Amino acid sequence: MAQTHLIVGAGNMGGALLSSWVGDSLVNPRNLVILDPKPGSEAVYLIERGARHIEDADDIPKSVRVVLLAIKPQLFTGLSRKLAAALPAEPLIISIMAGTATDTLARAFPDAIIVRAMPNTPAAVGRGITAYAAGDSLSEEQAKLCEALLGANGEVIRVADDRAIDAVTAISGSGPAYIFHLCEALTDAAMQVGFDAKTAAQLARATLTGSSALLEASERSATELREAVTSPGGTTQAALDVLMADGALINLMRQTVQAAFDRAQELSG
Ligand SMILES: NC(=O)C1=CN([C@@H]2O[C@H](COP(=O)(O)OP(=O)(O)OC[C@H]3O[C@@H](n4cnc5c(N)ncnc54)[C@H](OP(=O)(O)O)[C@@H]3O)[C@@H](O)[C@H]2O)C=CC1
Ligand SMILES: O=C(O)[C@@H]1CCC=N1
Repeated sequence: MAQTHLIVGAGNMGGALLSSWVGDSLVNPRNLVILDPKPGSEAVYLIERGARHIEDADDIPKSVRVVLLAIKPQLFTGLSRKLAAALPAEPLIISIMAGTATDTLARAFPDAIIVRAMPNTPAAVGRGITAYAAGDSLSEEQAKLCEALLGANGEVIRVADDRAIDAVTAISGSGPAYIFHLCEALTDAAMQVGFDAKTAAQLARATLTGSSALLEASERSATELREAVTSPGGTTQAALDVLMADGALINLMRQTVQAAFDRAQELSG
């Protein structure tokens, strides 16, 4: 069977994407080539089920049509020339590398159709959101293929351009880390009011996951759900008077997202 899909870098994100492709029967493991000297556990599972594992770009088969670039951006320059020489003509290249501009990718792969995409780690449990951007050369059929591959583990949206991808990176790409840090902060605060570490972590985690589930299940907005917790003159109001004083959290989140966006643009060069 022809090995048509190549993944370069099968770590956290690449592994999650691969698993969903196979899980959704979009790609048979026998059609997969995994280029990674030390692939992660999801990729190892697929290699055991027929995916081909290679450690060197020279071994890329000529049957490859779709390439997912999921290595760290810092590795790309060193690897790109070898990849370009090994890839067959006119591949469809989907890059999830943060801050690696379409222009950079197009210079490295002049005859390729380039798609930039930004997933996030909830993809690992089928709850990701991925944005992608591509130029006019992406055909309707190729766009459908991208949406199937990138939507296999959650929602998918198309955005206008590279700038929008950098902005998505700062919101949903890096965003899970902001939410996990909120969980760490709530755990810390629970310990401060007297709980042991285990109970504090359980209370914080259940609050985060329960609130997320409610947000998802409810038709009410986040604002309405917040208001439903808040009794006039009660405990929540006392807490929000701190969190919302002079837009405290809103300002901090704006600065947070701006820092991620600036870094994405800086990486783009
Ligand atoms: N993590 C996230 O939340 C998100 C990440 N991204 C992007 O995804 C990309 C990958 O990130 P992530 O999955 O977190 O990183 P990981 O480090 O988990 O995965 C990268 C993989 O590439 C492997 N690798 C290293 N050198 C090579 C090489 N020469 N050839 C092939 N593979 C190689 C690594 O192996 P080893 O471990 O041995 O170095 C690793 O398995 C990044 O560009 C990042 O910007 C995008 C959205 C979200
Ligand atoms: O931190 C990073 O650069 C990558 C991109 C989005 C999430 N992780």
